[in-house]
Amino acid sequence: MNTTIVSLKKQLRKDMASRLEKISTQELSAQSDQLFQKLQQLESFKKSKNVSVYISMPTCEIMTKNIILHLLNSDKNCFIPRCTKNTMDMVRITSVGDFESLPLNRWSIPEPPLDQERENALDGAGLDLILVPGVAFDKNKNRIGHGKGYYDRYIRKCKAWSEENHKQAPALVALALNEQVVEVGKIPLEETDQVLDSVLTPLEIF
Ligand SMILES: Nc1nc2c(c(=O)[nH]1)N(C=O)[C@@H](CNc1ccc(C(=O)N[C@@H](CCC(=O)O)C(=O)O)cc1)CN2
Ligand SMILES: Nc1ncnc2c1ncn2[C@@H]1O[C@H](COP(=O)(O)OP(=O)(O)OP(=O)(O)O)[C@@H](O)[C@H]1O
Repeated sequence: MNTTIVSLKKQLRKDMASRLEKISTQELSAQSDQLFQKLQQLESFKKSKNVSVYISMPTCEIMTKNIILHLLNSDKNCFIPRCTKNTMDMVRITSVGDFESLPLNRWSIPEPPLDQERENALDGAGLDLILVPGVAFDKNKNRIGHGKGYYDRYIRKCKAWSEENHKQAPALVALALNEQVVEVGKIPLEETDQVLDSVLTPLEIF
């Protein structure tokens, strides 16, 4: 493991946390509404059937509640993360009641318990679109997350699955607050970091 990159990543997460904690709930909510409008105009969203979306943490991410409610009330299928210590899967939620009754995991994110029987996206038709969370993003579509490597590993798994099943790999669209976009070069990169297809912010798409 490259210790320099690891400590640079740690520092960037710290810098971002202090930048993001200054954003008010009202501002978070306004940016999330704007982004939801943009998302609905995106071709990869319009044509998607099986969509993976994260359930947002309260203070530092684009809020996804409206996206999730929209998916649950449409003919699209909604899949959310379920984590073990080192791996993540995307499992289906089927209704607003189901979504609202999910217990909180150790990061206080709603998540289905591991012993609950759930449709796993990769046991079925796969995913068309993954809405990716993160801490910071750049114009080259690089991403840094919270440091567990869950999305990097899951995206690799999806790419392998798609090849084996002769399907197109899911579109990788990150959802970012305006304040989460940093200059190219600021995000320390490792071999295992997966490049996104698109980054969606309330102000721009790149
Ligand atoms: N909303 C949301 N859900 C998600 C993710 C995410 O980034 N956002 N994940 C994406 O992988 C997975 C969970 N991964 C997580 C990994 C670490 C921490 C976390 O808070 N870790 C440290 C703080 C790290 C930091 O400074 O950023 C902690 O435990 O205190 C939270 C979620 C699946 N679900
Ligand atoms: N495909 C992989 N196989 C093995 N290790 C990996 C893989 N992808 C990432 N890792 C390792 O996981 C650790 C955390 O990765 P990284 O710092 O990129 O997480 P992150 O993208 O910020 O987190 P997350 O995806 O959970 O939001 C790193 O040590 C990285 O080398």
